[in-house]
Amino acid sequence: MLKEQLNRFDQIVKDALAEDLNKMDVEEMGQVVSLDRGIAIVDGLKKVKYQELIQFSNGTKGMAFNLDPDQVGVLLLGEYNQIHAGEVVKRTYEVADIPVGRGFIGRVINPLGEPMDGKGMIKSTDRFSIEREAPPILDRAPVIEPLQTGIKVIDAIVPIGKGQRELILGDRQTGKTAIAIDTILNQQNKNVICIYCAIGQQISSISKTIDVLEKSGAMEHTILVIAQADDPPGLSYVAPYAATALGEFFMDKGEDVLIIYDDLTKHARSYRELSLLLERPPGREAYPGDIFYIHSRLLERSTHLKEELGGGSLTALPIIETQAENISAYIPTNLISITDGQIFVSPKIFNKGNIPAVSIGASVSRVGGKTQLAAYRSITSALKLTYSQFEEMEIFASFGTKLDDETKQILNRGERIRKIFNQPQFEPVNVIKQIGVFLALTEGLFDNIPLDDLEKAEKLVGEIALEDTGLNEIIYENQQIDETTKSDYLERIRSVLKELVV
Ligand SMILES: Nc1ncnc2c1ncn2[C@@H]1O[C@H](COP(=O)(O)OP(=O)(O)OP(=O)(O)O)[C@@H](O)[C@H]1O
Repeated sequence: MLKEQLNRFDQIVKDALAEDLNKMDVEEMGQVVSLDRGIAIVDGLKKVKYQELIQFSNGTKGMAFNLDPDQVGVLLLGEYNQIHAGEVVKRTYEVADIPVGRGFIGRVINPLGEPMDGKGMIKSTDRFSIEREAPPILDRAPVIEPLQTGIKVIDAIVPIGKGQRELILGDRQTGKTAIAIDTILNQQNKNVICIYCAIGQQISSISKTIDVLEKSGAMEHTILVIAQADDPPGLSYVAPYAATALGEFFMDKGEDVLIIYDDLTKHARSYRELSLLLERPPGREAYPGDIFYIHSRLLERSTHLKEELGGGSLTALPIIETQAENISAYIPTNLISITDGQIFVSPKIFNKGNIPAVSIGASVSRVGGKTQLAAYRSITSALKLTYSQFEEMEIFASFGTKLDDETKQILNRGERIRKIFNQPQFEPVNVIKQIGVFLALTEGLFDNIPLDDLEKAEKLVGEIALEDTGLNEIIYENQQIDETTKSDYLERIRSVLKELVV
């Protein structure tokens, strides 16, 4: 009897103590058990939540990432040289988030939203969790509005629409970043906010990009979110999610946003590094089993919202690097299956001097011609057909076969298309000029112009297209080009090109 009473008393005291401890938030303190590159294993944070921020004594923050029954694996999101085993850490009860606001436009920040450009504090209006749910299917509108890249071969053959996810993939140094930067340059005065998310890049290449954007004035509509190569892998891992949250702030306000992830190969590698450090089981190419999920949940957040929800859009251009053009490796196949198409840049084409080195046969837009202006759409099919016939016949012609007139004609036209697809870096071309030039090309007006004079002819035709009010009106109103406007326009070009024709 006495024993029973003592036990009950013991329990009451224990419960009261536990309640007091709860009130004192004792469980919010933990202790670092061990530290590895970018990961801290912490003991004692029993009630910590997934992705909650943890505060270390040197001010560095970490994100609870691996919730084991006894210990927590924390991703370090800052300087970790002064963190050591035994030190006490604190829960913050806040989930990892990023400050958002209009003040971020024109600024360079890290994935935590801290300025990196020395231009002072950034005024934020809200905070968005870095991981947000993708908009449900019923909130989405079809992708039908074009997002002009200003790169002729892309706008003509693989057009991109607002809200689309188009992968840019290719080997090293084949002009992948150049395509993304030119697309940003082409958004000037088009009310599209651009976010360039650099993941694991060397500071020298990031500073080159900043320089180009500043000199061209494109910084006025651009935000750079950067995680450098020597930053902890945790920062590289969160960078694209943070950049997307920033983009969603503008999309939710009904604005159009373009986001570039440069590149997701490095993102996957940093996730693999973290997972191996956390002793998660490795799968194919040593990537953890959920590698597909980290990219699909990121890219699902890009969309075109319904008119009732503001009609904003988030267009994503993720970049990945292939090795020896192997697009069937693990990460490329994953991303190809997640995105709405791909632009494949080939080193073989690059080395022949045909830059942008877009491989037309291996590039596709699964959204299709819906995203192209009606005037452009009517020209594209003829352009694509001639070009693919040309590529096939070029192989036969290289064997020295005797060619009939029709084949010669296709080869002649194809060479001109290829030449016009070439385009210098940092010089995006206005869509009216593009349509004007391709219309003349498909109508055979460039057929008798020597290849060396083609650049001059293209310039002349582009200027005429820009001045043609009839053509401009049709393009702005997204209509098909009618026969009268077309013949008037072509007549004007014929007379201008007369002196160049041989
Ligand atoms: N349209 C172009 N005209 C001329 N040069 C170009 C063009 N596009 C890219 N280049 C040049 O090709 C080189 C590689 O370009 P870029 O850095 O964009 O390639 P990348 O595939 O992103 O490289 P990395 O694999 O290092 O990320 C650069 O020197 C760039 O100046």
